[in-house]
Amino acid sequence: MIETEELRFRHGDERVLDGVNFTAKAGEVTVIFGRNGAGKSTLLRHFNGLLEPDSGTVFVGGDPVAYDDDSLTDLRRRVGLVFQNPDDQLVAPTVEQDVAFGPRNAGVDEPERIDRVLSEFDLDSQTERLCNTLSGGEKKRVSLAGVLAMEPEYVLLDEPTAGLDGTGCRAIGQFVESLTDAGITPIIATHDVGFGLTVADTVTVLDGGVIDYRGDTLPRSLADRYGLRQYVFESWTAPDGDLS
Ligand SMILES: Nc1ncnc2c1ncn2[C@@H]1O[C@H](COP(=O)(O)OP(=O)(O)OP(=O)(O)O)[C@@H](O)[C@H]1O
Repeated sequence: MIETEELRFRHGDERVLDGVNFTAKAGEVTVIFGRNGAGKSTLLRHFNGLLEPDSGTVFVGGDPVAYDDDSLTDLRRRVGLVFQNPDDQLVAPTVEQDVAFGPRNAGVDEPERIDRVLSEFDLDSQTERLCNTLSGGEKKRVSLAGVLAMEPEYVLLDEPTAGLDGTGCRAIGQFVESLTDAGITPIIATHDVGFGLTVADTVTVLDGGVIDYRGDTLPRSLADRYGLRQYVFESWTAPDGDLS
């Protein structure tokens, strides 16, 4: 379980999190919705210690997060964060080096683990590719593989469907399912109501610096009130039939 108690955090003068009480149960898919700038990424970054609260506490597996170097190294092995933009995540020149980077840094020498993860993400034939030559969707697969190579207990996904086509979005849905099947707990920040409600066991909404809503789904009236993207172009409907 990942929880926060009265979590408060400012970026400069801006109070972004203002007493967040959040819970993500182990084994469940928890989705965090919220409008642009609501603080979803800021909240996720507290779960693996990338940010330290101004006040309040983050608990992982029941224990309060500690911020000394050893504790943070251990925390980041247990809690993997997949950034919205893969370019913020990829650190090594080639695909294989990137996927192996985290485990090597953590002193894990298990080439078979890297081979297995590369194969799971269908990257076996791309191992020598330079990351900066990959498409956005391919970069996303490499960044997911790099996080999974750490064998985490929790995976935090920040806007995982951003920039992906329909096939890519469906693949992310399957990926989320595969995480729970493997006993890994996903926590997802997204604007994408269709995706979020499809994968969520628990839905939360971050608004006004607090968790303003929690439930097993999100009524449309609330999605609308929270300004979530699904309903912006509601008058548009796809034409039926063959237009060729
Ligand atoms: N490093 C930073 N320095 C200063 N302000 C920041 C920083 N990161 C985020 N902010 C500000 O904090 C607020 C919350 O940002 P955050 O990225 O957490 O929101 P979000 O809900 O993830 O937004 P989006 O949906 O647009 O990605 C925003 O007003 C943003 O401008």
